[in-house]
Amino acid sequence: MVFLLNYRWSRWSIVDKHGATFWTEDHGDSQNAMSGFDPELEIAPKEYAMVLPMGHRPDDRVMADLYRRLAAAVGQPAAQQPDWADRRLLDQVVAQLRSAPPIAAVEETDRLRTLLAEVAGGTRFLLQGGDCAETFASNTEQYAFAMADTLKEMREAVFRGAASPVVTVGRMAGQYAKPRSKPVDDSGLPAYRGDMVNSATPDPALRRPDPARLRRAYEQSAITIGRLRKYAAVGEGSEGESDNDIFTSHEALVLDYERALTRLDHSDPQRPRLISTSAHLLWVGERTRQPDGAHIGFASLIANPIGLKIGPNAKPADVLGYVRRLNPYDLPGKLTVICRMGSGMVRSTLPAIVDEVESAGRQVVWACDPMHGNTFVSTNGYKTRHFDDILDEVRGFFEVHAAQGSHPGGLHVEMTGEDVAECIGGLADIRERDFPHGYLTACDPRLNAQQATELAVYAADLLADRSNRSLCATRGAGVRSL
Ligand SMILES: O=C[C@H](O)[C@H](O)COP(=O)(O)O
Ligand SMILES: C=C(OP(=O)(O)O)C(=O)O
Repeated sequence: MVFLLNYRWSRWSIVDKHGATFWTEDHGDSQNAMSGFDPELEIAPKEYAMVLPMGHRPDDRVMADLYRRLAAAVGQPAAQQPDWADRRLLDQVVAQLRSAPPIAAVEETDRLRTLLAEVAGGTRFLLQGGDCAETFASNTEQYAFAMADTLKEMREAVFRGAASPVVTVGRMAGQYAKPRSKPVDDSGLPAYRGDMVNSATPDPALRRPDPARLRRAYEQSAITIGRLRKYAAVGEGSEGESDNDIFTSHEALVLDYERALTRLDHSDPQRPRLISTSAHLLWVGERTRQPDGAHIGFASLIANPIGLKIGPNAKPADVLGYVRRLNPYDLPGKLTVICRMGSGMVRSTLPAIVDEVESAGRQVVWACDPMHGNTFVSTNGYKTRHFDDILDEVRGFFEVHAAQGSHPGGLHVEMTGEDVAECIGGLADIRERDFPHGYLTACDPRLNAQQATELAVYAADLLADRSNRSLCATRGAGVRSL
């Protein structure tokens, strides 16, 4: 077996089974380097190029197995993929992304999993939030810092209100692709699928999926994570030096992009592993979690913390199946199950799911997404959500976990640091009449900065209440539900 490896972003190395290494200057044409090789030897296709530190000799069989499994996973049927018109350009862009520097550093990704393990263990709370769909146009430092400030206010609300440390994860630095319910919009144009794929502008040419946007999404994400690192470096918080850290996450939707940014991490030569460098945490959405589909297959192979969205139709046994598949070794912090049932369904659908997973002794982070099950169209034609429904779903989520004795681990919300009017209600009393001037989202309605903070205060009260009650319970009061 011969492996084709990518070294330092610009050179290929080819290592044969005897450990001989050949180099080429031109990473676009690996044939140059192969003249000294035994033609009988199998050459791993170029598309499996991975990053290896110089001098490390991988175990052939383990590497080959990882490559094979990655290819097999993404080769499964994949829902919600763009129909790229220009395949040649796609190949070019993907080749560039394969040798691009990581957006999320492996050490940061591992650190996030450690923090999420504390969430799974009940000693930390997860706040995951950001845009429904990031856009290239709104990607300014001011915008990123406003989001970071709001996430920080939420974090401090939880810390103050419930004395709970928080791990903060932005839907940021990569949330550029959207699954859609219908392939066409109301005007008959191909649906907008996020800036990574096409343009929100209602123009047939601009709605055509354009592979060059993959590269732009990568570049914009790299810029955003730089801003988040800058924010963390200058900000001060109440919980210690890492207070302002914001990890990144997005839906692992467009597999051409995700696969290209997946690398082999061989820092522990005994345990090489595939890891996504597109974000610290990737989640699989409600529309793409087909058990035999490419997204679940891909997510089951990478070492990153994974999120899994589940809606009201998810069956308890199926959820346990996902848990086993996505976290086979039951590593705490590896899997976050993000429940988006809707306020009317959370109390009836979630208990059996939580029971199934907890009874099996599996460790997951339970998070509540109170947005996606509560969407409706306002009388003046905007997709919206009512803040009262959002609060009610969060309350229902806490009630279910109180009854089950499990930890309500966190919140996952679509939000912005701006003063928009997209969701109805809250203390500012946003109404439908505010939409014509305040509705700015590229896709789904977000909480504005004030609503997001109100929600965090509300959740902190529920968390504090729960902690007080469980304290009573351990003292013999026996209180288990809210
Ligand atoms: O944010 C999530 C989805 O992309 C969104 O809810 C789908 O919206 P649609 O039903 O308008 O396609
Ligand atoms: C599409 C999303 O959610 P879901 O998969 O839960 O519908 C989302 O969070 O952007």
